[in-house]
Amino acid sequence: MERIKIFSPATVANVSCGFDVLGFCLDSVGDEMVIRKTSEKGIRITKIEGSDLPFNPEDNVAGVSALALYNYLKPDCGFEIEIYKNIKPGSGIGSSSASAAGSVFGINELLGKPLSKLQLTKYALKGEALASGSEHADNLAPAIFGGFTLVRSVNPVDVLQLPTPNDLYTTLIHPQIEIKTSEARAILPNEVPLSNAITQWSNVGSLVHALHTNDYHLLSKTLNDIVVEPYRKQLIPEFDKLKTEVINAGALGCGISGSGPSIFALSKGKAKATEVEKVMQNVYEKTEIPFYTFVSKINTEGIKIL
Ligand SMILES: Nc1ncnc2c1ncn2[C@@H]1O[C@H](COP(=O)(O)OP(=O)(O)OP(=O)(O)O)[C@@H](O)[C@H]1O
Ligand SMILES: N[C@@H](CCO)C(=O)O
Repeated sequence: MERIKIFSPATVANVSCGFDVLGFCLDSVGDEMVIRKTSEKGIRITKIEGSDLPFNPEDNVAGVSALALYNYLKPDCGFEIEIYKNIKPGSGIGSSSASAAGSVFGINELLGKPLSKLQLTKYALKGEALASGSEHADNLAPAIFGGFTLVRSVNPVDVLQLPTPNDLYTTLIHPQIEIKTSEARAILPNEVPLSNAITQWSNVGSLVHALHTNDYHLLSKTLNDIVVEPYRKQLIPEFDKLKTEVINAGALGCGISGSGPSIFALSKGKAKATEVEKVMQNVYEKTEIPFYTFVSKINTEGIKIL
């Protein structure tokens, strides 16, 4: 194979209680990328549509992860990367991860798949670190593996794939303001009171159990974040109002998607997720802030070859 075209999905990181470890993959929004083998060695980004991102591979997360993989595999060819961005950078649904994961996935396919998904996550992390200033794989893992994932460790990289209940849908609202992950991380405290840590890890464990047992009632009790959300919600207009109304409308839970400003809700069934979308729209229509919303099934495949 000389050329590959892929869909690299948007993802929701943290899933409320699982800061830096939990994530899930969306199926209705994502970037497309085309990657070609070249006789000239090295990595080049030759086209970017939909965003004003840098072409220099060392300044673009797609290039940084591709270079990390390239320097490890030392193939006898080079690669050209085209990026068609549909996920706005800084929107909180894994824009940087889609690029970082997409480039390593595509190159690996063109080379006959020498590396496993776990190994690819390791090289994609190098790109993600450029965007956020830290190595966390909670957007990368669901983009690469699909479904719900838990990152047990980043050094060495270890990812667990969790089951996805059949009838689970997510609703997303993206208020069109930009929050850089690096800035949303800088406002977090370095220490967590023990009582909060206990509540948080009990929710993470219970959430994993709820996914394994298809227990929607338990899932709804676990979608809480008392460690990070209290700090970050101040950056997101109308967060408390929207969350209260979404929960009152019957969503299983609602929280900040990744580092925001997007807000996600999980619901049982598409009809409920669509009802929740209307509630989100009603809250934001009363503000001056432009926004868009969408409903998505959980994508259990991850990155797809087109
Ligand atoms: N290919 C790329 N795609 C997206 N962002 C990129 C890319 N290359 C470099 N960047 C930079 O990364 C930053 C965006 O990453 P950031 O992690 O802040 O947003 P995000 O990926 O949308 O958010 P989140 O990780 O919370 O879902 C911007 O500064 C952007 O310029
Ligand atoms: N876990 C990361 C996801 C955003 O990249 C954060 O919340 O900062």
